[in-house]
Amino acid sequence: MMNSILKVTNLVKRYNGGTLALKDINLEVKKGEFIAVIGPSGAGKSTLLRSINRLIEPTEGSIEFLDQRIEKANKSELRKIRSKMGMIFQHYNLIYRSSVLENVLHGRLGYMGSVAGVFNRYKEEDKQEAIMLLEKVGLEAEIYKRADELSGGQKQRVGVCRALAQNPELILADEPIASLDPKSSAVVMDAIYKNCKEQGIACLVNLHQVDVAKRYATRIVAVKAGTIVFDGQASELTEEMIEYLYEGKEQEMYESAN
Ligand SMILES: Nc1ncnc2c1ncn2[C@@H]1O[C@H](COP(=O)(O)OP(=O)(O)OP(=O)(O)O)[C@@H](O)[C@H]1O
Repeated sequence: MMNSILKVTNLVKRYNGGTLALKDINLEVKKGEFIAVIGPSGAGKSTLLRSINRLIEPTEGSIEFLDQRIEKANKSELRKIRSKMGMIFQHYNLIYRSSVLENVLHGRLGYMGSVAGVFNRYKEEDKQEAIMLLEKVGLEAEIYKRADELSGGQKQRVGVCRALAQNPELILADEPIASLDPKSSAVVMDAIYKNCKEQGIACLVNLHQVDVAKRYATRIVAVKAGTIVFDGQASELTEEMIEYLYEGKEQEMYESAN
């Protein structure tokens, strides 16, 4: 695993109803790589991302992360592993009655003892770090607001800061801009990209829009019907491949679906 932080081997996911969502996925991610995962609706992008941190239980295959086997981890091992893996969700998953700052500090929970965690006894340096992250994404005026007072784009910037507060090696972003207008989408993608690059964090980001994927990612992984059909440089992604990928679902390429 030279330089590699994540190695997914022969990953298969079969849902209880019988749907074979992932067929035989092999994927290696190097430190600091920014990878867009594209593909039509139902291709298996979310299933892939969520299998990596076991929000979804993989059916077969192995997932190595920083030399640990995720698929074999018990609860406490998994908690430790997840502390190094930030997640950004389409619907933000914030705690809406809590403040923006508290939401970001939740990213630190994986590093705290359970008693300190229950009573929200965050260290002063964690607070300063969280405030710095919020300032960096332009939310300095929102720090003490309740999360439900924010716009969608602002909520997602809080989601980005929460993931960064974890000090992760890898960020999994599952359609982070699918609910946002183009302007907010650009702000959120810039925030994810810039911080990942600066801190050497690898990122796997699911995106519907091919143009956005090409703009940010150097490496693109394209998924169709549970299989990786392309894995290469953005510049190598041909029009033919894009056409094949979205066959019959062409309208999805540009719209923010869902
Ligand atoms: N909880 C579930 N139970 C059963 N089948 C599921 C479940 N979640 C997803 N699937 C099925 O697995 C396949 C892959 O779904 P997945 O959500 O991973 O695709 P996706 O590429 O992320 O799609 P989208 O872009 O629409 O989010 C689809 O056929 C979907 O219907």
